[in-house]
Amino acid sequence: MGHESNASREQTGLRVLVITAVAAERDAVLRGLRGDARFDVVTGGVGPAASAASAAKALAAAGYGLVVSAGIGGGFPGRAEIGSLVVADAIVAADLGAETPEGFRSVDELGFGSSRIAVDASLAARLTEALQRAGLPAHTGPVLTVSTVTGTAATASELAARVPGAAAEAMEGFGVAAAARDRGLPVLELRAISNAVGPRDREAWRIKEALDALEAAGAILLEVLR
Ligand SMILES: O=C(O)c1cccc(C(=O)CC[C@H]2O[C@@H](n3cnc4c(=O)[nH]cnc43)[C@H](O)[C@@H]2O)c1
Repeated sequence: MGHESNASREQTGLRVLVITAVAAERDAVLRGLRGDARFDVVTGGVGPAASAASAAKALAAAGYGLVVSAGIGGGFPGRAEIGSLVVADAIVAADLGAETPEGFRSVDELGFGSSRIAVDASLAARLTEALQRAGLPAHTGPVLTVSTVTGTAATASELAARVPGAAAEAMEGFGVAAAARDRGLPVLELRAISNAVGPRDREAWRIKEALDALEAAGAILLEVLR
């Protein structure tokens, strides 16, 4: 787990923990945040389990007022285009459940818990508006957490039907959000869209464009939390 900290941090302001999956995402967010001492940006690994463990470890080590899951993600066609940003209005573990002869059943339907974690709605709305005011293409909607990257149009349609309004898909949000919920902390998820959710096409991925968008969004997050 990579960990950026600042010895001269002011202890009085809101401290924010940002968890990304990989170092390239962390570096993009850090560039946007311009070394602001209130933020710790940590790489927590790929997937919900790694990100939950990393977030829990970081939250146990220091006091934070807000947790943010940030990185690149897939955009649902018609909802979030490549290069745009998605601010989650809900974080949904979209494949947490059981396959049955009648179709997928979520943990909620099975009575084993909830596959949805609420974000800080007011902050998510403020961030979305600020991104849009800054001229960045920004959307809001549920961001799905999956353990397997979607690779077919059929799965993309199934997920979009399972979670109405689904805007983006990634692999860490629910893990980070579960760790934040455990501590009673508010959470946000921010995704910069590198690819469309659907048939696998590595040639169509635009990682650099997404990382640039993530950096720009980091600067706006800084403004919103000022
Ligand atoms: O080899 C592939 O086809 C492939 C396709 C998508 C993603 C990967 C990764 O190993 C990166 C996963 C990483 O990036 C986030 N991410 C970005 N786009 C998506 C997506 O469409 N669905 C799910 N996750 C995505 C994710 O949060 C991970 O951190 C390989």
